[in-house]
Amino acid sequence: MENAVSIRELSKVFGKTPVLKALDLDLKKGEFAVIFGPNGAGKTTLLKLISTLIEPTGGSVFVSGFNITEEPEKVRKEIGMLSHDSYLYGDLTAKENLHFFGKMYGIDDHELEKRILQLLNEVGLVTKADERISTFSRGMKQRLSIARALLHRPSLLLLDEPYTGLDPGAALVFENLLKSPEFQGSTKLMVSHDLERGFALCDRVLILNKGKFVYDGFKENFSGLQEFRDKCSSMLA
Ligand SMILES: Nc1ncnc2c1ncn2[C@@H]1O[C@H](COP(=O)(O)OP(=O)(O)OP(=O)(O)O)[C@@H](O)[C@H]1O
Repeated sequence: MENAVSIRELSKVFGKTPVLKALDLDLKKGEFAVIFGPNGAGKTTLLKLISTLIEPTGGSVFVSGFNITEEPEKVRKEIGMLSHDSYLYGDLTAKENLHFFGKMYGIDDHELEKRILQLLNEVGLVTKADERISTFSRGMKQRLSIARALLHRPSLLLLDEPYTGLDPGAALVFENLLKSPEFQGSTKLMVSHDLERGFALCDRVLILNKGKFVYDGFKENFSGLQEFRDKCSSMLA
C-alpha cells in the first residue's frame, strides 16, 4: 500500500544554517505520529515543508504519492493544517471564511453549504456563522480554524502545537473530531511540547533533535508515559 507520507534525504538550510539534515520518514495511512523535540529542533520547519508552505533545499517529500515540489496543488488538497496561525480573514464572517477555503479546495456549492453548517455545528459556532471573525475571541478563532482544517476531508492532518490557544471546550471539540469516524482513517502528524497529550493520542513517537530523528518507535513499546520519560528525556533536551 502507498504511504501517506514518504520523505527521503530531506534537508532545509536557512542562510548558512542547516535546520533539517537528510531526514527519512514513512508514515502509513491511518497512523497517528507525534514529533517531540527541543526548541529549534526543526519540527515546525518539517511540517511547513510537507504542507508546501516552504521548499526543501534537498531531498524529496511525497504525500499520497504526490511530490510536494512538482504537484503542490494536489498535495494541498490532501492536507489539513492546524497551527498557531489561524489563516483566517478578519473582515469575513465565519461562514464566508469557510466558503472561501471550500471554493479553493474545489468543493461544489451544494456540498459546501452542507459541510459548512455541519462543521460550524460541530465546533459550536453555528449561532455565530454570520458574524465577522474580527469580533471573535481567540478561542472562537481556534474553533473556526479546526473547521477550516477539516473542511475538505483531508487524508493527512498536520497539527502544529494544536492545543496552543485552545480553551478546554475547544480542546475537547478537537479531540472528539479527531476520534470521529470521519477522521479515524486519516493520517495524523502532530508536533507538540505537551508530552502527556501527545503521548496519549499517538500510536508512534518520533523525537527530532538538531534536525535529525533521534528516536522513532511505537507507543506500545513503553508501559506508559513515565517509562517514555525515563528512557527518552535526554533526547528531548
Ligand atoms: N524563515 C526562517 N528563516 C531563518 N531561520 C529560520 C526560519 N524558520 C525557522 N528558522 C530557524 O530554524 C530553526 C528551527 O525552527 P523550527 O521553528 O522549525 O523549530 P521547532 O522545533 O519547531 O521549535 P519550537 O519547538 O521552538 O517551535 C530555528 O533555529 C529557527 O530560528
